[in-house]
Amino acid sequence: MTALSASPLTGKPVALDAASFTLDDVGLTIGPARILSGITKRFEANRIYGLIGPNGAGKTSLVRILARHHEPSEGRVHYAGRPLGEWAARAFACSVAHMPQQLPSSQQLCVKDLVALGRYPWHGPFRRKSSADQAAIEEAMRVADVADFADRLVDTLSGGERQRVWVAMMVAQAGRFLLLDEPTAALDIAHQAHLLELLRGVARARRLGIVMAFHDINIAATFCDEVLAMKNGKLIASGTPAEIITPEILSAVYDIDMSTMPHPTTGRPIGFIR
Ligand SMILES: Nc1ncnc2c1ncn2[C@@H]1O[C@H](COP(=O)(O)OP(=O)(O)OP(=O)(O)O)[C@@H](O)[C@H]1O
Repeated sequence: MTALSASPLTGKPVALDAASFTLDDVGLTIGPARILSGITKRFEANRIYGLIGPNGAGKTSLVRILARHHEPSEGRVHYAGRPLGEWAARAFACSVAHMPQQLPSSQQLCVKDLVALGRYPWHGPFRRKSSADQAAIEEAMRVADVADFADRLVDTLSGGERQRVWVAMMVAQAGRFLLLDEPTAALDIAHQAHLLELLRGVARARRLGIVMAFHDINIAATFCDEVLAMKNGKLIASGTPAEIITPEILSAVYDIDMSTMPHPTTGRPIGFIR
């Protein structure tokens, strides 16, 4: 059975699983720099994808293309069947949420006000927040466990607390796809696990697609349904963690001898330097 939801803005029913990204031979050149080339890939709803690869591989650039912060120099990108460039900004923001690598300063906003910004694409500049908006904000703060500091200024929070507030904003946004660039970079190991469990729970409950960039291959292998290995702006391989976290692929991608073994409890592969 196909799950349906109301389309942002039109209100007409749309199939939730139709919210997928397709990239066809996508390239990105900025000035003299060839940053991405030949990327062909489909990102489906209800699936969690992890981008891995060394510094400069193109992970952030690919996430930024999906978030419409970069326009591809070549190839085509569609979201939910429409060319990315044809989406109205507000409709796109109702459907796709992006958390950048460097979280911008939240100026003088308190936590609940930043989370409330997630509802902005839904009510727009001319309508006040409805009770449904308010309920979504409160639910998002509860899910991301930030309600206890709802009145604190965001810029006074620790890096990890701030990341959770951004996740709450994305949850309040209630889109179909989440794009996150190194969401666990500022977190200790327990908070990494907590944040990724939180994202996985939200993704499964709402049938969301998630694309995340990671430096930690083992985190990617643990939390993602599919891992994409990038190098020099190209997609080298993609598949299940077991297919990608192999000595051959990791050694080729990171240019260093690597081994793998199954995790003693989950059985998922772990990669390490030999
Ligand atoms: N605006 C830009 N102008 C010129 N070069 C750029 C620009 N943005 C990115 N690059 C270059 O493109 C390459 C890919 O960068 P990108 O940030 O996408 O890689 P990454 O895999 O996310 O790296 P990291 O793991 O270090 O964050 C890098 O060599 C980077 O210097």
